Amino acid sequence: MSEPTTLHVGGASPYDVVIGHGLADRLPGLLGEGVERVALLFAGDLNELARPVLDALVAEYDVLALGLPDGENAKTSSVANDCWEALGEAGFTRSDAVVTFGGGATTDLGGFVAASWLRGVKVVHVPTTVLAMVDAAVGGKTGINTGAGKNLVGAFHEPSGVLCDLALLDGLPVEEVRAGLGEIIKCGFIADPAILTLVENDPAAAQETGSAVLRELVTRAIQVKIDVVVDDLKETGGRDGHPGREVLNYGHTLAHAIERATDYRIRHGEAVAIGCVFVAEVARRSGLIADELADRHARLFGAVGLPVGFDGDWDELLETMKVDKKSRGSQLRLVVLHDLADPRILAGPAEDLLRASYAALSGGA
Ligand SMILES: NC(=O)c1ccc[n+]([C@@H]2O[C@H](COP(=O)([O-])OP(=O)(O)OC[C@H]3O[C@@H](n4cnc5c(N)ncnc54)[C@H](O)[C@@H]3O)[C@@H](O)[C@H]2O)c1
Ligand SMILES: O=C(O)C(=O)C[C@@H](O)[C@H](O)[C@H](O)COP(=O)(O)O
Ligand SMILES: [Zn+2]
Repeated sequence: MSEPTTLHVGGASPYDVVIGHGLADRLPGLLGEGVERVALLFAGDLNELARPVLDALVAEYDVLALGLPDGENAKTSSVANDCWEALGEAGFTRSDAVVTFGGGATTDLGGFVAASWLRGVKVVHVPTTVLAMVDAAVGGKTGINTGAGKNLVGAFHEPSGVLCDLALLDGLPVEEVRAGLGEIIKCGFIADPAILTLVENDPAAAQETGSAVLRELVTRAIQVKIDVVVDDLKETGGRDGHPGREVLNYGHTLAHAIERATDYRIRHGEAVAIGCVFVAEVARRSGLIADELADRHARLFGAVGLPVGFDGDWDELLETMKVDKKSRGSQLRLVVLHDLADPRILAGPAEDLLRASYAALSGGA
């Protein structure tokens, strides 16, 4: 097996993202000195898969293992409250730490618990999906959903380290691999076109968990995310017309509305694919990008089995889109491309433009 790759995330609280195979013994190194107790917050269904991580932790620390509900069901205030109660009963102090083990829903919830417990304790993420490795575990965004929408409560709380153990992906259903490719291809359009070429050249290998192609895609997408968050950790804005961290929200305004409208039955990465095709259509109709670049969106997401259309109720989706965190007052703001890897903010797009763009991908135009 090849050597692990370590990507460094700079900034005020620097940490490493390690990518490789069988990395559980690296956990104490990432947790650092002075930790006595560790809460392992894991996706409950992944009990067996979590065993090596649990064993590595038990060898060094007092461990409180807390199994969480599956997927998006973990991202609720009630699950966060259960975790706070358990940490309180166990007497967790500021020198203790959280380790998360699961997909992006688990790292989001676990990261939020770590951010809020005693106003912030250490957290190390062990992401177990492609999506969580390339996106959710890196960069410090944590959060839960509310009735009004996705990720509306949360905090920025950077991890002390991220372990991307590719061996954990062996049993990951292909639909989940594809969902991860939704965020990876997003990174290709906004910043690293080599990603797009890799997927175009071999879409089958991109979906194979053991392939060198997927490893390169994962590494490249993590690097895109690192480059963005190092410059604008708290999403306060970019420079020279670049949207800053908001760029990572490419396709997400519609995606989050679709997730809520379907009660989270559609995967996040699938919704992102649809959302990116939608904003590409907005950019095409605004005369910002050529047909070839707009069409490349549906072609690429489609090549790895991701959905590129949706036919839910537009008015309902638009209402939810308005609570997107990029909105300012009543004004929607979308990330759009002016060219490949040249993302900008489009503020206050006309509702007619949005409706027509949506109609195009829902088969209505
Ligand atoms: N914080 C961020 O920056 C950020 C970035 C992107 C996405 N997210 C969030 O991440 C979430 C989506 O993450 P996700 O796609 O990983 O979904 P998920 O966490 O819901 O996991 C998807 C499914 O895969 C299963 N699973 C996980 N690992 C497995 C494995 N190794 N083998 C077999 N099954 C496994 C899970 O049990 C679950 O059923 C969304 O809530 C999204 O909002 C956050
Ligand atoms: O890290 C970011 O910043 C992102 O926007 C990455 C997105 O892929 C991710 O889905 C994120 O959780 C969305 O954030 P939100 O602020 O729109 O809730
Ligand atoms: Zn996302």
